[in-house]
Amino acid sequence: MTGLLGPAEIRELAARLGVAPTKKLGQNFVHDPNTVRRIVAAAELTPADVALEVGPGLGSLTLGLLAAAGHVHVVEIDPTLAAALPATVADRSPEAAGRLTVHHADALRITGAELGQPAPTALVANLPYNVAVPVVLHLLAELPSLRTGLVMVQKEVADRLVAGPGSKTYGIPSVKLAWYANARGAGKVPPNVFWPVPNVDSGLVAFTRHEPPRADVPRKRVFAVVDAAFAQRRKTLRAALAGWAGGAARAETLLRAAGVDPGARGESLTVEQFAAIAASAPPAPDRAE
Ligand SMILES: C[S@@+](CC[C@H](N)C(=O)[O-])C[C@H]1O[C@@H](n2cnc3c(N)ncnc32)[C@H](O)[C@@H]1O
Repeated sequence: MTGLLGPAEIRELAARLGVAPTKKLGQNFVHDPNTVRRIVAAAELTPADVALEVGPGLGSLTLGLLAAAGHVHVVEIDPTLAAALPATVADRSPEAAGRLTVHHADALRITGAELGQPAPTALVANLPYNVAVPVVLHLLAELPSLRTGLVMVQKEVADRLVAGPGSKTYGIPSVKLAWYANARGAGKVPPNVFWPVPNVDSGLVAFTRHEPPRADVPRKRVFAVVDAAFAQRRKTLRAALAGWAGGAARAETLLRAAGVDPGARGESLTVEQFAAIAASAPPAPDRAE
């Protein structure tokens, strides 16, 4: 993997472009080639893969991805960074320039049609931390072609994404990601690999898509149950789902029909159990779908 950007190159590139990293856009750039190699290795890409990178920034990870995947799509919201990337790649990895597609867009809104062909198979990204979870969930919903992922997020968020039922960190992100994929932690990353240095540790999360646990219940209906159950985390499901079900008695009936203890809490339920609860209730116009 040649042409990767080190600390001097990152600063020089930023200075030349007049880029002052902003917190608002989660701009912490990786200036450590070993971390880029580690992320690319953990992503297990082959030349048959089409990588999707959200937030390429100055291009640190993009250059590593181009060395491993057949094609790379990047989605960058910052117009200066999006405009500068093709020249960086042409300069440092000229043979890869034709395998890169740059989209100046918001990853929270981009559609599969906008990304176009070739369809992405692997999400590999050092995500903007303030929108990391919604970006992952949006892309999994929007892009059925996405089979695998390796994302760097705030360590605390990584722990939540991979948590299982019964764990203190298990919550909405854990259940929703489990709807789409099997996720596992893939290691911790220290703050000093970034410029500017963030005040949190980072973590890597790897995931592999699976079939949804239930084909007969719409995802949105399951996610509405999950949101309601965790909105009042300390309450029993009977109480927490009262608003969703149209009363505590009705919630109790639906929970029993789903084979779930009404006295349990959301934090102990698997994604399959949330789906069973959603399946026990017919869609109602007054219920958020
Ligand atoms: C943590 S930096 C990662 C930069 C680069 N990949 C690296 O590792 O050095 C996050 C990047 O995401 C971009 N970004 C922030 N919000 C975004 C959004 N909603 N859609 C697309 N890109 C976004 C930022 O401008 C920034 O370039």
